[in-house]
Amino acid sequence: MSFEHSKKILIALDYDDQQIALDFVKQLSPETCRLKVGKEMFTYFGPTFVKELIDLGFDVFLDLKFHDIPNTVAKAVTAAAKMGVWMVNVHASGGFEMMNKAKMALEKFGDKAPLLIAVTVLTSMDEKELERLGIDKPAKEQVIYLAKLAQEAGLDGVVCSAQEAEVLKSELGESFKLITPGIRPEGSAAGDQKRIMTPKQAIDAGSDYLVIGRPITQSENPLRVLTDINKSIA
Ligand SMILES: O=C(O)c1cc(=O)[nH]c(=O)n1[C@@H]1O[C@H](COP(=O)(O)O)[C@@H](O)[C@H]1O
Repeated sequence: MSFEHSKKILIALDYDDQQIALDFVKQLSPETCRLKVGKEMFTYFGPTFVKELIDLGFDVFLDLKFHDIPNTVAKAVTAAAKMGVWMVNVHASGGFEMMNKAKMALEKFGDKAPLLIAVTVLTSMDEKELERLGIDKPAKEQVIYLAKLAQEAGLDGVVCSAQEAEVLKSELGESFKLITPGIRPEGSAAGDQKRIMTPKQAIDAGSDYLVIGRPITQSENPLRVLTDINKSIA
């Protein structure tokens, strides 16, 4: 049986308790999902926690969304590569030079370099929120604009919502990876996410990887939810 569809799920480990996170992770298999460590867990538990997950055999997406001057970001992604993560991200709005310098800094790691991904427009944002930032265009247009910039800068893909996946696949090509949070199985609470889709809709639209947190981690039976999601996209 192929597990390739399962490895499309990146579980967002957003916990404030390392032991609870590890107890959950130990019920999982690196064959059936990948893991994402973001700002909360990294700030509490740091590289030691990330390395522990890697030692358990998991591919880890280090989601720290770097956004700083080019030199600082290049050094930060270098540190991520040394940690051995599978994927790391930066904000596309940090600019072309920042993204390009970060990509170049990873070249020395050869085939061990993590995938470098740019966040376009956060999935928690809608047009109203963009307008408040002074961006007077539909979210989809802004996502396409930033994704093209990320591709030009040599990045491996972008974080976007699944609502933009179809147009990005057709404009930027099959190999440019689309990582989509804002995934909500039918009937689950949207919370702070605005541009959402179900797991199946997201895969059908062309998402390469689905980032899913609370619908799994805050459910009464996380393993059951994960299995159901995997079945729905198999
Ligand atoms: O880069 C990300 O992973 C990310 C980008 C984005 O635009 N939206 C977004 O929700 N995320 C992350 O994806 C996860 C989504 O979690 P849930 O909303 O709980 O499924 C969180 O850990 C977010 O930090």
